[in-house]
Amino acid sequence: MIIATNVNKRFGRLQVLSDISLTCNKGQTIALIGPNGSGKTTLIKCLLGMVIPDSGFMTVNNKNIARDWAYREQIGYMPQISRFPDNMTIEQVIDMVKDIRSGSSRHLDEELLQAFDLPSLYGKRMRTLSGGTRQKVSASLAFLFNPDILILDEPTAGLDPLSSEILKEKIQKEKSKGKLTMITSHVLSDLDDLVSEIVYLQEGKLRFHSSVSSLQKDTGEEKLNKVMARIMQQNR
Ligand SMILES: Nc1ncnc2c1ncn2[C@@H]1O[C@H](COP(=O)(O)OP(=O)(O)OP(=O)(O)O)[C@@H](O)[C@H]1O
Repeated sequence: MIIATNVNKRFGRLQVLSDISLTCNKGQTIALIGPNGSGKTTLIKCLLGMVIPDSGFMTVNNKNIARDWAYREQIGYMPQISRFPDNMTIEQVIDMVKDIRSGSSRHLDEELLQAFDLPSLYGKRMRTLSGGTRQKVSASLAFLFNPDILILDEPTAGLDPLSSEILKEKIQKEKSKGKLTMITSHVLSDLDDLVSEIVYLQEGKLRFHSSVSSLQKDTGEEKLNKVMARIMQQNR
């Protein structure tokens, strides 16, 4: 579904992605993890066409994304920090995005909007919202067009425990429909019971891509933070 082949990216003298090759398939929920500055967001932005690799290429459903912008219709993206026009209300922002995507044949999925009870806040202006409410708007927009691929950059950051659970349940539900989800998070406990694969980046290099079950077996640990701690110790 998503294949990256020998992707390289440099910002000035800094090599941010080094020869990344990766295959992500339908029905997988993949955690993209690694230390701050390891290149996770840059890799996501390459996939979205927001950053152009210096070399290498990426395909989505067998099409090279460098030559086909239409593929982006298949992706729902929740950025790490979302920016909305300050003076617009939640309802205006949602209507605006619906308008922009009005040519799309995809049916609208308003389940998350409803689960977060956003319609009761529709009249509020974006600049007046709390950080968590902005995250809820951003998450609801990512799922709104029923995309085949979800890319969620730190989705639970700033969400209260109940909202975080609502979002996780939604991710699970979409996974069971065969969607591909990529999630970055530094809070590994948020990823327990959610992700099936781990992609670990360090200093722009892909250190490993493994299933959670094989990592659990190799380390003898159940919880992801313990699994990762073991791996870090072994590689010191
Ligand atoms: N547009 C840019 N121009 C210059 N340097 C950049 C740019 N975008 C990212 N970088 C640098 O690339 C490196 C990787 O950044 P990136 O945001 O991909 O890391 P990350 O793994 O997502 O980090 P975090 O966990 O902190 O979110 C960092 O050193 C960052 O400063």
